[in-house]
Amino acid sequence: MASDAPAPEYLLELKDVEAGYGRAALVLRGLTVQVPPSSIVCLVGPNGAGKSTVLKVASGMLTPRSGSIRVNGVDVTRNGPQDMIRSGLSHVLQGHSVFKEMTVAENVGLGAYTVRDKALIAERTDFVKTLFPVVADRWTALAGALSGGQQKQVEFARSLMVSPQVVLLDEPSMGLDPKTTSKVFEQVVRMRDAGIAVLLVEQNARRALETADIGCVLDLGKVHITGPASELLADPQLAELYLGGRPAAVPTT
Ligand SMILES: Nc1ncnc2c1ncn2[C@@H]1O[C@H](COP(=O)(O)OP(=O)(O)OP(=O)(O)O)[C@@H](O)[C@H]1O
Repeated sequence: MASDAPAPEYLLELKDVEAGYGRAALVLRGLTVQVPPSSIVCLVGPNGAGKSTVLKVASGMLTPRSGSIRVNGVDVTRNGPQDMIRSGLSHVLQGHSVFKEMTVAENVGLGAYTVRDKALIAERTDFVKTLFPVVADRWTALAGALSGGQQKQVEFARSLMVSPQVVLLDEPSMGLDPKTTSKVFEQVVRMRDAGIAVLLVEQNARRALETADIGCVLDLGKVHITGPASELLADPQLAELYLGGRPAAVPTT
């Protein structure tokens, strides 16, 4: 489609979204989150604020009761999970989801089960092997033989096989030690630098904001504050309320 229209400002935009589970009270109460191209946007906030629910709505697992979802300017509000993938979204769920009895290659290949074009699958395979060297190095190994951080990279690689524009990452540091968490966040930055926007949910708010470009503080199903992640990190009141204390002094050397 040839068009002179300017590219949309946001790759993913959830606007005034209300959503909840069954007949229970609303979890998201008029939430707006915007993900610009080539950015990492991080959602932080207390337990139960609705962070994972935002990702479920964005990936089509939960249909919003009102509000809209746009991907690259196209309204996809009522899309189910398969159509959301076709729209350009990929979701890496919370916890560990590799199949341990299968090889790394088989796990990554599963991400392409909706892709019919063999040349495209080969191209994507090369892409993820370059982006995540551990995936290339351990290609024929059983996924269960990899460390937790390496398995997370296999999950990232699998999510990129559908050529998403935006990846939704739910708590990628869960269960990982601080050193491994740093390595996983390095991979998130690599995804961003490869042109894939990231919407990240994290309990480890400070660490996530150190990685992200934009932070959104969620509470009671609404975004209360949004802005450059570095500014949120430097805000003493925010640090006290949501980041477990005042910012640590930054070493001068
Ligand atoms: N499948 C579900 N069915 C019913 N209620 C749910 C379901 N999943 C989540 N909830 C409820 O929705 C609210 C928000 O949950 P959500 O997991 O989105 O919060 P969160 O901010 O990601 O929390 P956490 O940081 O603890 O993971 C909670 O009250 C939770 O109990």
